[in-house]
Amino acid sequence: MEQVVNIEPIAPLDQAAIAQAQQRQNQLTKPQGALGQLEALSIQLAGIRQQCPPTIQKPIIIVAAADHGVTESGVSAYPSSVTAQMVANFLAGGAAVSVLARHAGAELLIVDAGVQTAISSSAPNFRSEWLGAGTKNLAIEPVMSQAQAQSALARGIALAHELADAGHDLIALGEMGIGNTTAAACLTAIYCQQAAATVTGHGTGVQSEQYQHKIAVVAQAVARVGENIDGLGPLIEVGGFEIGILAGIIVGAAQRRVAILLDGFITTAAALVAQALAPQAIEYCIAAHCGAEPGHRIALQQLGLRPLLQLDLRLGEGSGAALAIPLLQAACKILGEMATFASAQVDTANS
Ligand SMILES: O=C(O)c1ccc[n+]([C@@H]2O[C@H](COP(=O)([O-])O)[C@@H](O)[C@H]2O)c1
Ligand SMILES: Cc1cc2nc[nH]c2cc1C
Repeated sequence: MEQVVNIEPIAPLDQAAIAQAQQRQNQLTKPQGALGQLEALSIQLAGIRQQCPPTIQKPIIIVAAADHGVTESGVSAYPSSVTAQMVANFLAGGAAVSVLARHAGAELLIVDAGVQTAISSSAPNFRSEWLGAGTKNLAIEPVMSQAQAQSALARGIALAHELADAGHDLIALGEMGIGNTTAAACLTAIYCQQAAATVTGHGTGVQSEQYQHKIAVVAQAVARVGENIDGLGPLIEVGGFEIGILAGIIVGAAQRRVAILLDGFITTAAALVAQALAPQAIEYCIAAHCGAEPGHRIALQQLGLRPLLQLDLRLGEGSGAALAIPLLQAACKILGEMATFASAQVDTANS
């Protein structure tokens, strides 16, 4: 597959800021390493933002929504009409992520990447990046054209650049799309070379025979894709419009040194797509949590990311990412505000 989207280079994390953050962590009034993952997180954020101590002052959560043709194969516990209905709920402020975004003090932007009937809204936090009336059925055929996949990626990159230019220092990712755990399972099976049964979960709640059927659909799609795993191949074959836009946002944010906070299984699958296109983008990613879908843990391993939270979430929407925003801010504040052994006159470790 010819590589079509022009991907600007991504700089490595800033080593000077990382060294400074590491050194400061070691001087803070605590036994070395005692703040666990928060220490590594603050150091990563320093490297991302080229700043020691780093700050997260203008976080934004993006929820990309789209429909999936595979729902006609009976792989979800809910009808695809719920995708558009939940977008209305996000815009009205009543969804879980709406509450959690307010709790975290984060902006919330809802993006229509390809809901069956295009969303029409003049809400300031709504944005249409509509790529089509849902994807085709991945059980049968490639779900989108190459042009749609390129457009998804390019729109995501452009959106991330725009948000970086507007001063956002953290982009948290969320999604909404009935059927998208099937797409995410296919992508995870492909990129992580795992059996369908290993990476396919219950999604919104499919059980017993319907769950076995979902596994068979994933296995069939992965077999159909075969070796077409370069570049945009997997996205074209099984991806979703929202997954393509999310992959683009990851690449675009990394290009602008904006931290990326992944949410659940689907946003993590989008990171697998981004990794295949621009591996360095993953250095800019933080995994908010590891949820209940079995493929989520496997995709995180492939990305080399250690999740911050383990709450058995399986909602999506960016809910887990929203919950982790205050943790990121806490990690930054610890680095910036804690006293050092010298400043607080506390004795250091016995040598
Ligand atoms: O983020 C997750 O890990 C996650 C796990 C299970 C379900 N979801 C959400 O549920 C929807 C997809 O589930 P399904 O069963 O329709 O494939 C979609 O809107 C996701 O946001 C999300
Ligand atoms: C109600 C509902 C809310 C959701 N939020 C994300 N995925 C969802 C799926 C359903 C079914």
